[in-house]
Amino acid sequence: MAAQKELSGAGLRGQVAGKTSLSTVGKSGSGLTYRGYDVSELADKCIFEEVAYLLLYGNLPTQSELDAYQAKLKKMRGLPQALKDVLERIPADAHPMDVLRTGCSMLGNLEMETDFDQQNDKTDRMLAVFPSIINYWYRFSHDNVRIETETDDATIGGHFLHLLKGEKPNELHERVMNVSLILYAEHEFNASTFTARVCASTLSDIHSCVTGAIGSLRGHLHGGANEAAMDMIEGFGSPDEAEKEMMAMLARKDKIMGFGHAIYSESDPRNVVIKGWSEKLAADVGDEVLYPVSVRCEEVMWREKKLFCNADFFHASAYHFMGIPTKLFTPIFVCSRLTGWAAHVFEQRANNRIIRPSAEYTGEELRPVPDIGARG
Ligand SMILES: CC(=O)SCCNC(=O)CCNC(=O)[C@H](O)C(C)(C)COP(=O)(O)OP(=O)(O)OC[C@H]1O[C@@H](n2cnc3c(N)ncnc32)[C@H](O)[C@@H]1OP(=O)(O)O
Ligand SMILES: O=C([O-])CC(=O)C(=O)O
Repeated sequence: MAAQKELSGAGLRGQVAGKTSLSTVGKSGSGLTYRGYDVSELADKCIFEEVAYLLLYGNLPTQSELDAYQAKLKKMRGLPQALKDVLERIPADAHPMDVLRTGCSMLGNLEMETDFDQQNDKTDRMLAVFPSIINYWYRFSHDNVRIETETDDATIGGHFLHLLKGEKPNELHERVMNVSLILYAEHEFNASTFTARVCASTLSDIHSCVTGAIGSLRGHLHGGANEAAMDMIEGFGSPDEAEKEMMAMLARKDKIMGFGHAIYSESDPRNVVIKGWSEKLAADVGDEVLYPVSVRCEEVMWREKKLFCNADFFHASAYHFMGIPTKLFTPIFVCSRLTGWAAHVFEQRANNRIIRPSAEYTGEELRPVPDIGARG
């Protein structure tokens, strides 16, 4: 049985801030479940669209429901011209998370949610079009091409890689994308999901909830850790060098990206899954540095600090082996976590009270406002 992490203090740690039937995180036993299903089993047996359907519609789809869902999503991959125009104006050195944030917000202007009855269709549209948004901008600003975003790829993961590279991905890469999107899909009251729920609690529209959540996911302490981990490990030329540098970072009390977790105490159940795929990809590309370096980092952090890899750490090498540019790592997380965010928005709306906690005041006692000449 996994030990529960002691939860107290700052960062609202340990406060129950609401109810959810969507997932359990760090509960004794199975670690991470989506609507009662273990995430490792979902990653083993499903494609991402099945998990998206589970989160957004409440149950795993039958074969005919899945076929219909995939067909629906495929038809929604096209970008409106006004959105393409906006994407073409964003510079190549913009942060891709800012591009997605703007893309989502612009979509909300063009295809506004005017009634909560539309929430599933609006979410499906975002699910289908986010890979188009990020890759249209990336290919236009970096390669100077205007890509056609309406591919016939069966899965969102395949569609993403197809747009990025201009050719259909191989089976291994499409499978890893499915696994990755499943692992990242949902995680209870993490910072970005909580952002979405706070926004939803004001009865705002779904695009506003998701736009805010993208902003929260961007930070290095949350989703941005996969990119930060990549920047770190690619600087290490060998496992021994990695060990030496990690020891120096620990001595300086640096935060090491891709390690530790606010809720899990012993391990992140997503790590073993993505690590296994990273190892397969390393063998596939003949890597003899990055994967062994990553393993040594894991060993050092556990030995020295009892800190374990979270979901982000081995995602870095896995994505890298598939030829994905580092700056697109966190946007892929968005393409997945959108399902969790939206499912939480639906749940909040179904039983809403505006989220408005209290603060402990630590400022000045009541005092008079001095005249302007008497200040300073
Ligand atoms: C998908 C995701 O979003 S997973 C999270 C991705 N984020 C990262 O990988 C960033 C690196 N990790 C961290 O910053 C943290 O572990 C977080 C943000 C994930 C969790 O933060 P917290 O819940 O505040 O951490 P926690 O209370 O477990 O920290 C305990 C101690 O370990 C240290 N610690 C935790 N993580 C790390 C780390 N990655 N590197 C070095 N030290 C760490 C803390 O500084 C703290 O030390 P202290 O007691 O001397 O102050
Ligand atoms: O739960 C958290 O705090 C962060 C995390 O792992 C996630 O959002 O996937």
